[in-house]
Amino acid sequence: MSVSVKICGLTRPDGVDAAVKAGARYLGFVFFPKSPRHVTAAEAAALAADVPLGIARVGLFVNPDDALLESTLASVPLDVIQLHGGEDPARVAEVKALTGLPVMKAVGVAEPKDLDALWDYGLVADMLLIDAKPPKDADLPGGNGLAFDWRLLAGRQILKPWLLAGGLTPDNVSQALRLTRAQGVDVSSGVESAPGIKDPDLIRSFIARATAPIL
Ligand SMILES: O=C(O)c1ccccc1NCC(=O)[C@H](O)[C@H](O)COP(=O)(O)O
Repeated sequence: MSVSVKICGLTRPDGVDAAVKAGARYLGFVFFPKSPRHVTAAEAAALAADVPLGIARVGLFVNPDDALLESTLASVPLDVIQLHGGEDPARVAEVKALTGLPVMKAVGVAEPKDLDALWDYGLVADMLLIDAKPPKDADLPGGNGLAFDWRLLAGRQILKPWLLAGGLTPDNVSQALRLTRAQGVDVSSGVESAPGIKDPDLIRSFIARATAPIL
C-alpha cells in the first residue's frame, strides 16, 4: 500500500494546489495563533473549500476549548481534528464526542519511555502522529523541523494508524520510511522556503519520494 502523506501548515492556495495534485492524503491547517502557519477560520475555509473528495482536511489545535472547536467547525469544513498540545486521553475522547470527527493525537518522542503514551492514546484516538518532542524552550509544540531517533520505532506494534513526523524533508523521507516502515508521513517546515511559506516544488518532491517504492 502506498504511503499516505500529510502536508501540514498550509497557508496559501499554491501550496494546497501542489499538495492536492501531487497526491497528498491529508492537508493540515494550523489554528494556533503563535504559529507562523496560523490561519484564521475565514482563511482556512477558503483554502479548504475546493479540496477534492478523498483528501482529508485536518484542523490542528493546541489544547483547544470547546468554544474554539465549535466556532471553527461552524465555518471551516474539516474532516479530522489533530490535537497537538497536552490533551490527555480523556480530553481526546471528549473532543471526538463533541465534534463527531476522527481525532489524530500527536505524541512527542525524544526517548524510549515517551513511546509508552502511544498505548494510552491508541485506545481513544483514531490516528496517531508520532512527532519529535519539542525542546523545553520551544515556542511551538510542533513544526520545529526536528527529528527524533527513528530507530526507536523499528518493529514497534502500534494500535492505530499512524503518521511519522518531525524534521522530515525530501532528502531524508526515504530513509525514515525504510527504518520505521511508517504507513504515513507528515511534514511542515521541510517543505517551506520560509516559516509559514510552503514551496510547491519541495511539496512535489517530498510526495514523490515518500510514495516511491521503498528499496
Ligand atoms: O506547524 C506548526 O506551526 C505547529 C504549531 C503548533 C503545533 C503544531 C504545529 N505543527 C505540527 C505538525 O503537524 C507538523 O507537521 C509536525 O510537527 C512536523 O513539523 P516539521 O518538523 O516542521 O516537519
